[in-house]
Amino acid sequence: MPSGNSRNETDREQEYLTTLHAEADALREQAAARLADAAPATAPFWRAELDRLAAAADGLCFGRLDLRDGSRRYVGRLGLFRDDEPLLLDWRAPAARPFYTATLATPQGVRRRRRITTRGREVLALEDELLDTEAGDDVLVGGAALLATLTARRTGRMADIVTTLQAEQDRIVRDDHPGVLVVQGGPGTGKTAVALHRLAYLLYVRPHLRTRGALVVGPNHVFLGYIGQVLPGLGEHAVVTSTLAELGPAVPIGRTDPPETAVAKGRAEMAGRIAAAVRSRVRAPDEPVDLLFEQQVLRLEPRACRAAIDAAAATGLPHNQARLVFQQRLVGELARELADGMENVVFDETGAALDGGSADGRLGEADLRALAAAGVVVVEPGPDGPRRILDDTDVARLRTALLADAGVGAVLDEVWPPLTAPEVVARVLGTDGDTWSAADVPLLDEAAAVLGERGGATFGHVVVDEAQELSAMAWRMLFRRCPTRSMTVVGDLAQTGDPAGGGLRPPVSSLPGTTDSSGWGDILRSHVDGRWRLAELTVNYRTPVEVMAVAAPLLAARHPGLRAPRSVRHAGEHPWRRRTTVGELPDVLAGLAARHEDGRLAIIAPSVHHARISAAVPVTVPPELTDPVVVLTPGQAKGLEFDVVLVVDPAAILAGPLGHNDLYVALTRTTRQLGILHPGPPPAELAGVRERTA
Ligand SMILES: Nc1ncnc2c1ncn2[C@@H]1O[C@H](COP(=O)(O)OP(=O)(O)OP(=O)(O)O)[C@@H](O)[C@H]1O
Repeated sequence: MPSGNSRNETDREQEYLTTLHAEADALREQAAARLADAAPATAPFWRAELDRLAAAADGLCFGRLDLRDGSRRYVGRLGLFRDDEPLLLDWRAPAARPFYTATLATPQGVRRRRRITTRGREVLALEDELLDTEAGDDVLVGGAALLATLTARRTGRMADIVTTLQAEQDRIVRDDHPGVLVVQGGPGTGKTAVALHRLAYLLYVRPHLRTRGALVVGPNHVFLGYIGQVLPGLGEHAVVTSTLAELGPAVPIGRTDPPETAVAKGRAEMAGRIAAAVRSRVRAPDEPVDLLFEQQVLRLEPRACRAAIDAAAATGLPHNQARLVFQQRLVGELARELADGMENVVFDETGAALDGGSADGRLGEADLRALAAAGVVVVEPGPDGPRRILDDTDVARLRTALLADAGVGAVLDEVWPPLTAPEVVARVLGTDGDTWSAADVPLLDEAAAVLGERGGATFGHVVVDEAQELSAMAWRMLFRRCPTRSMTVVGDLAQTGDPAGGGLRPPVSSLPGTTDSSGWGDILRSHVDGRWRLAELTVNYRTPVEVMAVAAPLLAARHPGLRAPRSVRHAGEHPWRRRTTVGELPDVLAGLAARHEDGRLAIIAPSVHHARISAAVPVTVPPELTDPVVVLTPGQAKGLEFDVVLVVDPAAILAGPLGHNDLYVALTRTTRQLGILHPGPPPAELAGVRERTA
């Protein structure tokens, strides 16, 4: 039903929308025809174009701006033109910006903002906001589209928010900061949504990013699946998504570290230890070493060895590449020694070399006397020294032969061994290197970088979600994937669940020129120095007022410097708690899950309860978010949201290494209803929640 507008208005918008779709259809047909005839090199372009047009088919146009000068702009998911006249503006175009940012106080030339709700090719509703106080009789409607989105049932997949992006979010989306932009904000403030829209925006305004590549890093596959539709929905199909572990060297992860081990492995000092471990494997011998090469003995002097090591180290190349420099240098030295030895050999008058039989083939005094006695005429060296018997090509061949010689190679490898990342890390950790943990991946990546092993792909822009979970070593790995240091980093230090992550650091105040009391400066300084900026989001679009009233005190207790985000709406329902025994828990949950019929329900419980809960409540493992019911740990629930959340055994959650943060995360996952089931008495933090007995 059209709201607040006459039937005629809706008909007019319907007509316009039909025109836009006809235009988009024509483009689609054109692209399909070009694809059919395309050479292999251009086919991907036309395929991408078809994907872009398909993504815009639903919600093609969602807004209109009427300007004070009498002109009109339509805003939608892509730009459409006829004879160079814009029919529809891409939401990312500068001219579309007032759709998100114009207000009564700063109307930016806008008289009316109209939101157009559509389904497929049909106009369903119009919602007008007048930003011109002198304008007369139209109806002022604000926020209905936003509220409708926020209260809609969850689907298990995040959707884009392009039609209802708010001004504080739009500022971040269009922020052109070239370095690292950190988006800090409490739960539900739209950090993830905003970061993804910013990436879509950057791909639009900096097309070269498409060739350099864009990457979104998330904590796990469930999360990546949850956000996976957003960018394709915005017409961006070429963005890579990955967990952190997948960015590093491919090793099977077969072990979980205890928290204190993970913390130790995540510290920046590990980089120094890895570099030192590699350096310590390069060692000149203390004594000369004799090498047997083609029946000749060559002497490797410690001094020559040290000179070759210094020359190789001075190149600044990674270990395995610098090793080749070392070998070339030393073998060059040995080849010269061999050649010199040969130049000192004397010749008889027929030109034959005379071998004195000594180790280096030279003739001693006694040899010469014996030869003279035997009547052999020895040709003396000329004024230019001994006659050269080896030219440059021969010496080069000699070097190659020396390098290929197993015996010579073994001695050189003693001095500067070739190394692999796993052996370096195993040595640093004092393990056998048979199995690896997730915390080992950044260490392996670090070692691979020091050694010069081929690194993973690099990207022109990287979005890092749940960035508070990253250790210092993980950050180092990530920055290696982003040489331009152009990143959108989103997170909330109060939600840190990994003890190796950023949330444990005491917040520091601040770099000159920034207002960082957030703690992010501490995390980023060593990577980007001053090239980062903090942006904050303050409005909670997910969690209703009633639920934040329960969650906010947890934040205040642990993070007094952080303010809980302000919820935009009431749910009209109060959170409740219910006491059970551990034994009853699965049946109680099964009963609640069976009665649940509207939207998505998440049971968030510490992992110790999962087996028994999953036996009573049928769920998919690993969790499938589009299922009506899922069972998750607080860590797995991070970044996700559900219509109804049941938090199980909060005391056990609180007992974890960062238990307060985990409970805060668990409590803030709901868009509507929150229930808490506690075996035994409730933790003091939740004692004030209304108790339900059945
Ligand atoms: N402007 C908006 N219009 C419509 N929905 C919005 C808007 N901003 C945020 N939302 C919705 O609010 C919810 C929370 O957003 P999002 O997951 O991005 O928040 P977050 O800050 O990353 O949360 P958390 O820190 O808890 O992971 C999502 O459903 C998102 O679509």
